[in-house]
Amino acid sequence: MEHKITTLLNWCTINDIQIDKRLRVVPDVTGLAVHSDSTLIETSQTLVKIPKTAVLSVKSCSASQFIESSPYGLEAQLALSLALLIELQRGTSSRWYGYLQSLPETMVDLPVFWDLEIGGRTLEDGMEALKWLRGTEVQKLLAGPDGNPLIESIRNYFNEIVVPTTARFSIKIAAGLVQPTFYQFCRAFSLVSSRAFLVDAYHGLSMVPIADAFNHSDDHRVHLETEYEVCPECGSLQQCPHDQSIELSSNHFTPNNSNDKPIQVDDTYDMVSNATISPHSEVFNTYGETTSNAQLLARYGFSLDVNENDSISWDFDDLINFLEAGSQARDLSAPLGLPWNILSDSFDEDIFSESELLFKPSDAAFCINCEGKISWQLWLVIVSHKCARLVPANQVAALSSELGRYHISREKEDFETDISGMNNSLSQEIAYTVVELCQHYKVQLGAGKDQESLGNLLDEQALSQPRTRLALLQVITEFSIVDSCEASWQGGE
Ligand SMILES: C[S@@+](CC[C@H](N)C(=O)[O-])C[C@H]1O[C@@H](n2cnc3c(N)ncnc32)[C@H](O)[C@@H]1O
Repeated sequence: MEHKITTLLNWCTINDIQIDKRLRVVPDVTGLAVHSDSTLIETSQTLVKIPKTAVLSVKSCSASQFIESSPYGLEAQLALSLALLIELQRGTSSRWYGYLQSLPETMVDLPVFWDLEIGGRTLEDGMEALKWLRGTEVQKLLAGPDGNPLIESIRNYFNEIVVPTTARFSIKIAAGLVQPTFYQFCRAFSLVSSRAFLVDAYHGLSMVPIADAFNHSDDHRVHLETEYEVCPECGSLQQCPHDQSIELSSNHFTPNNSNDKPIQVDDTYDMVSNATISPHSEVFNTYGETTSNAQLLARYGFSLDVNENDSISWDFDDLINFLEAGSQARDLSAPLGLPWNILSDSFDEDIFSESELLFKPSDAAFCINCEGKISWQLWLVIVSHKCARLVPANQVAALSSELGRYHISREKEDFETDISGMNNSLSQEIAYTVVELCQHYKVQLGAGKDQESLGNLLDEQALSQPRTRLALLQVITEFSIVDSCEASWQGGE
């Protein structure tokens, strides 16, 4: 690894990547890591400067005219995997060779590949782990955006795009390029999944040398800074010939107030310290301030011991199906009486700001957070569904708001609250539905085992079963989230 790091650092010098002298790129169990030397590093220091010309993207790769780029999502990951694969296949002929030779040689161990007989890992462990992942948040992430298994989308892209594209590229540009195997494409995909960054409107998802050597922590000390709004046609940060055809966004170039000329801004991708970094410590980045263990496991192949971003989520249709299954539906076309966007827009969620049972999520709407609190949106769907069966559609929003205020007065143990009327019985029904939802979720988790048995199973797992351990840890986390939610709503209303 030492030799690989030296080759990488030499390549960085040639490509103008500036690494602060107080940082060390060192070997690590998963490949590389970044540590500080004997000096304390202050906050707001630019520690790594990567010119965008050093970034490997669909736009910058040697097969750019053969690959259709995509701005984000799975399509972008697949396209970048193909760009990376071609550069890997080119070996020393690739202009990124010095960087590529430092990447992990085997596939990053992602759950999407756990049932494939590739990579020399024990298939038995993978199959066992996938069994435990059934019903978990991780399993939801193993479906592509179209709902089909992610592995099928990867295989289809390999057969339909990768094979013909590499053949065309080989005929026209790089004669003798060996046709890649599916395993090689999966390795490229695993590298993209676990290392790529969204660089800007031109490069999109890209491999960013050195930025991808930092490991993740929720107590991270560096973050990335980039000028995203560049010309999507040519990547220029300054005025360019495309400006006439593309409406400029405010960030496209920064007008100089004094003489109206654009300010020259370095077009680099920077790693900047956001806190002081102690001497002789590992320097961590963040792979997202809100990234849960399920997302870390699905995308990067690891999870944290404790992760405050863990949550359980539902999509709207699944939630409605659950609610409808337990009711005599009057009108299946309007299960909430009113369209969801009208209901949620008219609801004042701030009334729950100090609630012990509800919270305001930053992303997924219908969810339970790691403290077992339910999102106000999840609560509102349940409430509106109940209300829609009791009052005409035009009264659903008002009754939902009334129940929100009633809920809060009960939480605050306001003695003037009527605890015998309709609001009270509705609140009890709502609490009961939340409890049922938790129980319903648990039925699909952990192959019918309870939390204690799962804990015992985890203790029995040998270190030779790393995937099963990761999967069991995920199941146990989800169990404890749902258990704590169930317990608080059982005694909550
Ligand atoms: C962007 S790379 C970071 C550099 C990495 N050590 C390497 O050179 O392969 C992301 C990979 O690093 C590993 N990783 C990052 N943070 C980690 C952490 N906190 N715990 C365990 N593995 C981690 C995982 O294998 C992940 O897929």
